[in-house]
Amino acid sequence: MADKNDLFPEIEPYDTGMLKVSDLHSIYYEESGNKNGNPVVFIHGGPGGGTSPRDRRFFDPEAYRIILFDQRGAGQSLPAYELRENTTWDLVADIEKLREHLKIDKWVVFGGSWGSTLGLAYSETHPDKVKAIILRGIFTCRRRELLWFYQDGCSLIYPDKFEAYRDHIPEVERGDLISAYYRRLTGDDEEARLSAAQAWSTWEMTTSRMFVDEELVKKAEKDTWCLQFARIECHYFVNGIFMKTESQLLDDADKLSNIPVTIIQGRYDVVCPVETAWLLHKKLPKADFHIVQDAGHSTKEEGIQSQLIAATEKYKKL
Ligand SMILES: CNCC(=O)c1nnc(C(C)(C)C)o1
Repeated sequence: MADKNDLFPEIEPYDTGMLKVSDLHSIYYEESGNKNGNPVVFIHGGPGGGTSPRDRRFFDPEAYRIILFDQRGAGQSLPAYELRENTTWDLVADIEKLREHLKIDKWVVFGGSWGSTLGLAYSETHPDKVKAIILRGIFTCRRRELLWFYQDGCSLIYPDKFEAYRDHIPEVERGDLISAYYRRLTGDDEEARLSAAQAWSTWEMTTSRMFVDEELVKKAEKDTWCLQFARIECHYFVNGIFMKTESQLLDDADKLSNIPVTIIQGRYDVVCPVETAWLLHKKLPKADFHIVQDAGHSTKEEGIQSQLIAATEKYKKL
């Protein structure tokens, strides 16, 4: 086992593929670790953030059959940043298609930020397919959560960084920044789309760690990545992530009451503040709940990384 707070060594997939999930979309997936191990599905953030090789390293490769996939329009999935036929419930159905394609009966679900959102939506829809759930940086996309980060709240903690995000939008449109960005991210002007995507993504990448991580910020300058991240995030948010009510994921959390759950949350997570993790914990009192006192949002925070690995070690023999 790796030291408590060290990632497992770098590994390469033993299998990769593209799974056709609709007339329009094919999703990239990969398997690494132990072919006969305990299956775990890694659900990436954003939405639109895609997976990275580092994501394989939260899991003991001798114990786990590690499955990563890029959600519709994200990462290596095609077509890139496509918004048609792209809803939370399409992604939930895709996870089931992938499970069946890989001939897996039940698996551990692991997700952070939007990955916690989609992990909750999937597990609440298919609780019988879930062995255990590991969630980090809890995000249920209630209006209050979206307004905090994209309109007025986090701006009080990062007024210096918020300025560039806000000032990308003309003053007359600043009353609803998410909608203003959405108009630009889905408009016909390619330059306007890209510059809006860079401004949106830079705001999020700059605030994801307690100390600014220049590697994350550089990600926001990558054309395809920032278009995937910003367009898909904004598309989901303007549509209330396609929920019936804004508190649906918290309201339905009791469907998970018989599943082992670990909740890991940074005290100084300014992207997805602690309140939502606290509300989820109140709905799932049997869940292991860890507030990491010296961490922000990112899995790159040492305390978050350490708790995530402790959780995967805890569930590896299920
Ligand atoms: C509101 N979105 C937060 C989120 O899901 C997220 N933040 N960073 C990421 C990446 C690690 C995928 C860049 O995802």
